[in-house]
Amino acid sequence: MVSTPAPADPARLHGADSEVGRLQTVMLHRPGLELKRLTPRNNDRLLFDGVPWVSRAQDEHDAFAAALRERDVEVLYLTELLTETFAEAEARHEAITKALESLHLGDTLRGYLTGLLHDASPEELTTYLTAGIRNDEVGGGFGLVTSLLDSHDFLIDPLPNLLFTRDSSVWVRDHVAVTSLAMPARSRETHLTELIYTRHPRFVGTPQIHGWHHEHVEGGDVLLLAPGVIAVGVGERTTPAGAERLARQVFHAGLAHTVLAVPIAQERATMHLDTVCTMVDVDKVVMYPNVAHQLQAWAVTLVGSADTNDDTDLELHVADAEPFLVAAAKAMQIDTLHQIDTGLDPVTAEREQWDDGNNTLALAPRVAVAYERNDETNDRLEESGIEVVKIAGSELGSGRGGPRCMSCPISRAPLGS
Ligand SMILES: NC(=[NH2+])NCCC[C@H](N)C(=O)O
Repeated sequence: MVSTPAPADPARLHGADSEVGRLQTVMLHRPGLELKRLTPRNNDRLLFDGVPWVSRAQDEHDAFAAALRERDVEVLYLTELLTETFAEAEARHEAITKALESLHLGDTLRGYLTGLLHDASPEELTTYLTAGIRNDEVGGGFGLVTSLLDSHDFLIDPLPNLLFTRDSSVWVRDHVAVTSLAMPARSRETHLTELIYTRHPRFVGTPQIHGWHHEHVEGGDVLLLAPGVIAVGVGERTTPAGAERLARQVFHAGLAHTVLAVPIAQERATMHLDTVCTMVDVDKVVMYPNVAHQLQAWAVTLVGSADTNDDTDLELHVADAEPFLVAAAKAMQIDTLHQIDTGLDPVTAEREQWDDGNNTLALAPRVAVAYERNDETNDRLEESGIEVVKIAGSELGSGRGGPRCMSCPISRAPLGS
């Protein structure tokens, strides 16, 4: 049964102006059938470092959601929002057209799949679009393409990285930025988040910035350091041009006064800024010690007025690079942005960074969710006065993401005005 979407509630305010204001509403994705698509042949392409035990991953994820609910966080599930969005015929049509645009289908198969998806219920459509469809699963559309493709080839790719809801959208104050994902295995995710934010009754009318048609920016690279100050990692995923576009868009919409572009190594282990640095208090970050002293930042600010027709008309000022913590403190107008010194030896630090020890999700200032396995990082956080809410992640972690990656904060109590 499709639950009838709640009517739009104009009084319900969404948005976040920091990483640490009390978390009120979050979007998660409970891992499902799409993870069962991972095999040793496709896991690299689909950006997983192994083949997870799906039912255990679901248990771990349910415990994560329960830990959030226990602290009064409203948990929304991406697939439920999507199914509710599909109550509307136009939304279904848009999603189906986009999913079948791929040039590897051919007209015969595309025609068949169009019919199949249009006949599907909203729940089934959600499953098709998230878990994908394999060549051996279709009972029609036979022709040259189905005959020549391997039976295991996907006609619609599964989206196992939906688990990492952080990356496909980011709230900046009351606006939502639909991002533009860099890896082909993930690009379709943002079609779904865009649809939710555009058409789900809960979000209709939410002002949007960026979008999948823009230069690459991934949510894991975006840190709301303080109201008006945004750090953007630039590396394997977010491009320099993506950081510039985001700066233009947030300045144009009056959402920030400074964007710090922070180069990070273009490697799998540090694919996003939040794999090496997350905030645990209004003036404290936990940072991977092996890079902490090397991170630099270029502060981007607006010259003149934001009152132009288009963000492309804005003039930007780019300051000389400075150490990240120095540039951040200046922009945040605080004396010091403290780095919690995990003081780990480089090997332990490298192991715990790989297992997302630095990827914490703040529930409020000084309260953060972390994977339990990173004993030493967690001990240091606790010694520094941070309450660590520990969750299991042996299976969830095989996609290389921790509590921050697995959550998209939709509402946090504001820190600024
Ligand atoms: N915000 C994050 N660090 N997300 C982690 C994403 C992991 C995912 N497997 C990818 O490679 O894209």
